[in-house]
Amino acid sequence: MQSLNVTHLTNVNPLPVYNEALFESIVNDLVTQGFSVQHSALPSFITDALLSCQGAMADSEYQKAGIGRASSFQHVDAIRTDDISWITGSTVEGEIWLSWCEALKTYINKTLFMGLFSFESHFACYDVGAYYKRHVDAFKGQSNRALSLVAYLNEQWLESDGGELVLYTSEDDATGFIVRPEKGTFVIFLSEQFPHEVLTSKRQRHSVAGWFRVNGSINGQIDPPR
Ligand SMILES: O=C(O)CCC(=O)C(=O)O
Ligand SMILES: [Fe+2]
Repeated sequence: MQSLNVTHLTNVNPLPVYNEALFESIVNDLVTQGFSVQHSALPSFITDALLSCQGAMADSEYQKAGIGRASSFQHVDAIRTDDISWITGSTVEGEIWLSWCEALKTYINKTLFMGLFSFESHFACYDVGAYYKRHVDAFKGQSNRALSLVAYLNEQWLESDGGELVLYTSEDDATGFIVRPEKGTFVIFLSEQFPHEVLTSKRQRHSVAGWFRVNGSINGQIDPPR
């Protein structure tokens, strides 16, 4: 089979090459359970693009992650201790990722009428000992984040490496679904409905987290962060 030449994929939005069966499976899961865990399912050209982008990044391109948006932003080590770097699409690889997410957004809007308007995402690095305590990505009526997406980039992640995502199905759920952050695995869930946490990582852990947002334009300010 001819290999995919990434140069052909630049400046193409939405990306024409995507696996509709995968999008369909995500949508079916969202309809039936509000979340989708896809093991080893991220198309390899996306995983490779993200890995090459992440591998080329200097430590200085990461910043300490915080909680809250805009004026309420703060660093709280008791809650999360990962480092992040926002993906702007300024590299070919970043653009490939954003194009794939744009195609997924279009598919979800076409099938579920969610009115997703924009997408934002960042690389995250959890150093040894890092975690992100139980939280929701959006509080009802206070955020325009509608759908969360997390994709993992770690080869051969062992149970002893810790760092699992635990996705709880409700406020009362204390057990949750455990997801190992293995390369190619990704998770999508309704941002307001699923509390989740990242257990303490015992190995450096790389991922990309992203959010599909509905249009929160207000007072002539186009879709401000909230
Ligand atoms: O990396 C993960 O598994 C989840 C990260 C997360 O919950 C977040 O960044 O909001
Ligand atoms: Fe989260």
